[in-house]
Amino acid sequence: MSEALNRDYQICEEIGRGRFGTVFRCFSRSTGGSFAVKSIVKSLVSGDSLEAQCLLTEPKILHLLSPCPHIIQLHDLYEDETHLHMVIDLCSKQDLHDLIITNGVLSENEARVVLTQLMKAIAHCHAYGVIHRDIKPDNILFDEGNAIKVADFGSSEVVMEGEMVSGVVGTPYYVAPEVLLGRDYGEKVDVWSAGVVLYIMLAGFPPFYGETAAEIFEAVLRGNLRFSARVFQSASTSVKDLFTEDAL
Ligand SMILES: Nc1ncnc2c1ncn2[C@@H]1O[C@H](COP(=O)(O)OP(=O)(O)OP(=O)(O)O)[C@@H](O)[C@H]1O
Repeated sequence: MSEALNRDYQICEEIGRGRFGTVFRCFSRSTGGSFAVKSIVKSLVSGDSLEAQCLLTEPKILHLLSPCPHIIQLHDLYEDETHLHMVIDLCSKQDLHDLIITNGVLSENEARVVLTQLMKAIAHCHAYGVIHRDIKPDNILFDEGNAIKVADFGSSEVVMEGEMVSGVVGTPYYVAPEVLLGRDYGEKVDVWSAGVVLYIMLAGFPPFYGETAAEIFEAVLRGNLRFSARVFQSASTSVKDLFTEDAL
């Protein structure tokens, strides 16, 4: 562990592991506040790979965004020879994906609370020219008060107002059709992904399904949205309208 990190924070138990590092609970020696520290092993990320770029992108973007109650905040960043340590908001171990797996689908009211907070987070990013590009339940964490915190800005891009970007980035179920078509695209791709998240919260399965990535992409491009009676019979007209162009 970095000396500076140990000077400023007391590192406690491990709370999770990702591909490139470990997340620990920690508390500030000066304020006593609790945080999470994500310690990334630099050697696990090869030189100029896409992953290395993602690692550098995340702290850069978090630094750029002003605090928002629904976006994970970077409080401190430390680097030593072997690790990059990001001190971030402490959340519960269970993300939205885990929550749906464990507890089943959300009620329309519960989904509305999550979606409202998610849209506030996305609007905040867009106001700073940040396109998240990987909005999905696994990247939606909860703080101790059960408010959501959008995490994982490794795939994000910063743009000037109205500027478009390119590149197939994201996760198959959630990716917008314009990304798959290889066109230039803008911030609206995050709104598409938020719509997919809403559908999954209510249905428990994705709106565009396939066994392979290629099949999922075909389903996304077809854009054939079904509201099975079993799942959506008690859904309000307004939530169904949110998914369809007719509501625009
Ligand atoms: N801010 C946080 N507060 C509490 N727990 C966290 C926090 N961030 C991550 N975790 C926990 O640590 C685990 C690893 O997180 P990390 O961000 O390193 O990897 P990941 O995004 O889950 O996976 P990968 O990087 O391999 O795709 C998560 O699954 C979660 O359980």
